[in-house]
Amino acid sequence: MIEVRGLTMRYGGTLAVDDLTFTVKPGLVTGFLGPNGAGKSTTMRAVLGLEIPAAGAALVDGRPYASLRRPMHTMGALLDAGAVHGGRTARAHLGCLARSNGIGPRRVAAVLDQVGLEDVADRRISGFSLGMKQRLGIAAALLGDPPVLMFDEPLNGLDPEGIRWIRDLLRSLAAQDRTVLLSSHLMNELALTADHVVVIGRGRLISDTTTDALAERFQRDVLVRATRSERLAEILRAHGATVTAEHVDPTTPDRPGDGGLSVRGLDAAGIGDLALRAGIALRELTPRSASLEEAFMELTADSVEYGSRPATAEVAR
Ligand SMILES: Nc1ncnc2c1ncn2[C@@H]1O[C@H](COP(=O)(O)OP(=O)(O)OP(=O)(O)O)[C@@H](O)[C@H]1O
Repeated sequence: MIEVRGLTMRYGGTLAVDDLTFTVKPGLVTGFLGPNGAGKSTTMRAVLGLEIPAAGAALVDGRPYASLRRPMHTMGALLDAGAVHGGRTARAHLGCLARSNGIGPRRVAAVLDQVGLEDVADRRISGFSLGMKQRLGIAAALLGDPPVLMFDEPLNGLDPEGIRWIRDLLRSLAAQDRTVLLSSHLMNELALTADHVVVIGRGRLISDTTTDALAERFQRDVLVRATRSERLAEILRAHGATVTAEHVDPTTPDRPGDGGLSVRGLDAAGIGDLALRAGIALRELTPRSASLEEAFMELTADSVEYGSRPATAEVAR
């Protein structure tokens, strides 16, 4: 488990993280989302004890990382895949880390195999692509077989196959009841991987919820244009839908205008069936939902505009 409690981090006059509180639980993949500069890396550095908080704390299994007796066996982390000695081979790099943490060469071979680098294990890291370096960084994080894993932007620079591979790996680690936290600024990619999402903006918590709940919150409506839209609106309302005119004619504000009807509470198929039964011809039937990327943009835009609002700021439409 990772616990961030009232964490506040400053760089000179910059408030990078502002009274941030969240918990990352085992058995789930938790996404840590925020636009560039939101404070994700700073929070992760605080979890690793690389920065001293101005206030609050970040704990791994209830303790500051720096006080862990066997840190590599408790939490594995990848912060910057590029920060490796390019002159070494992958095997030498992992071997060096392993030796200094009392881990044997068999484990090095096992993690090289797990991340798919066994064929290039004896090549110099300087010739590695970013994707290979990400895999190497993940191998290093896995060396101590830790129950807690934390990765900063592990999807960066990966091709679709690499992204799928990381996704499967993270899900399998969570299925083993490990705690898995990964940061990203790409909501759509995270949405396919994470069960839970912690969203921050300007160092503050914006949302801490399940990925499904976030998607549901941003579900929109179905746009309907029909020959007899007033009659259709009545029928849809009688079946429990909420119907509003998309563009209201100012001279007849109670009547649907040419813009069609915005319908919530019934799906496109249900609306189509009801219209057919009533003999009403449809000209358009378009389900509209915000993509998670749009949801994320809306969430974080809100934090930028109304930075002092509480975490539960109304963002749903
Ligand atoms: N070493 C530093 N010195 C000064 N300011 C810093 C330092 N590191 C980060 N910051 C500032 O702190 C804030 C948070 O940065 P941080 O890198 O944690 O954000 P992030 O969410 O990880 O962004 P990115 O997705 O771009 O990595 C930013 O305003 C950044 O400019």
